[in-house]
Amino acid sequence: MQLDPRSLIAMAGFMSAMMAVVLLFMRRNYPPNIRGLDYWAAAPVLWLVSAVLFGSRGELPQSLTVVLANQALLLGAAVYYIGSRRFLGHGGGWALWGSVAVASTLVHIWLTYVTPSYALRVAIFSLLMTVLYGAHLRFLLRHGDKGFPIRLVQVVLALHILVLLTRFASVLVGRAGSDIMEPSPFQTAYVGAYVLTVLMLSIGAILLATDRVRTELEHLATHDSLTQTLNRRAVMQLCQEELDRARRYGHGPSIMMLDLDNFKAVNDTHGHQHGDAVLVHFAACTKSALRSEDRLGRYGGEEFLVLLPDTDAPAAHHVAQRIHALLQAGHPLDCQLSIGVTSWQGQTDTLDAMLARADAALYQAKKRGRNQTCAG
Ligand SMILES: Nc1nc2c(ncn2[C@@H]2O[C@H](COP(=O)(O)OP(=O)(O)OP(=O)(O)O)[C@@H](O)[C@H]2O)c(=O)[nH]1
Repeated sequence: MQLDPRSLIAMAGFMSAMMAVVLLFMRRNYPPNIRGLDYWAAAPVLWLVSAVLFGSRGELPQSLTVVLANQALLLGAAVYYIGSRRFLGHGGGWALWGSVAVASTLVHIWLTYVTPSYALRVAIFSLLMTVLYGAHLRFLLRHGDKGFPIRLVQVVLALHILVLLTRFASVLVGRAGSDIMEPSPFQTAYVGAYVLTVLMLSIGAILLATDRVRTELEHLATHDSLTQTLNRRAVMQLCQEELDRARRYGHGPSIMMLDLDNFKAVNDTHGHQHGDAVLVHFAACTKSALRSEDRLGRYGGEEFLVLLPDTDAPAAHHVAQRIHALLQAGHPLDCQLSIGVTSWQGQTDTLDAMLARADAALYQAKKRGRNQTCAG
């Protein structure tokens, strides 16, 4: 099969249309907090317009098939970049790329009607797209994570920058050709790379959004929505995994059960909303008293569980004292709490046994007058 530029441009149009449908569907159905999807969906729509206009060269006026076609392509890339910025929680981007698009339109009008030059048009357009993709790549390298979808988009952008620079170099050595529709191997390779880029950038956007939804669902399934601590199932699972590890390596964790004192009175006196705010404050304070590998989970109501991996009894007691102190710092939402703490007792110890000891120690702390820690 002979892949001439016109067939490849038709293919780019077809792929853009397919990708636009998928991304528009995602934009409609994904949670609105997945930002950037509307821009990512608009990009293939613009690329579709661009492909239709490029493909109509010879049948429609040059204002459409050259000037507008190139601008739609450039604008699609700019809109895609703004989508990435929104997705990663950044604003801006419009002023710069709006001016670039306007400048590029004027240059294209000039080089099409006033002093026609295909080579100069190719050179300027390649440079503008290089700058645009370069800014996008730099942004993703600075602000993106190391996950596969971000890496994919980065690689696609980097490869396309190479293609654009090669195209720019071809102008310098006088081998730009005289029209994009020339069935030369070079034009075919350029348009082919463009088709792949359109496809892979859209796939990148789909993977990024899907991965974000998966992460958010995972968070919802494992965290308490009020305090953003782990929920009971998640913290229990981590405790069990820690005990399995302890059996293998011989170093065990400590577990603390924390219960806010007289919390019913807090609710009854100041209202349920104030009670909620106290719980949120308590969770934030407690987290700040813990190391990054420690885990805080809501065991139920106003009762919480802390897992302290590889921690002996004196160290656990020290952490408990730090929590008591942090919650007596004079903040309006400060509260008092009782803590039952227990440490791993060796190979035969189980999670159920540890929880029972922590619970009994907590009961002791309540019985002895609250606002203190007891060990079990
Ligand atoms: N505001 C708020 N209150 C909650 C939440 N979950 C549980 N509670 C309240 O926590 C209170 C717990 O009361 P109790 O079990 O009697 O314990 P207490 O008043 O803290 O007394 P001691 O534990 O003996 O010190 C109840 O009034 C629950 O309604 C919540 O998510 N938000």
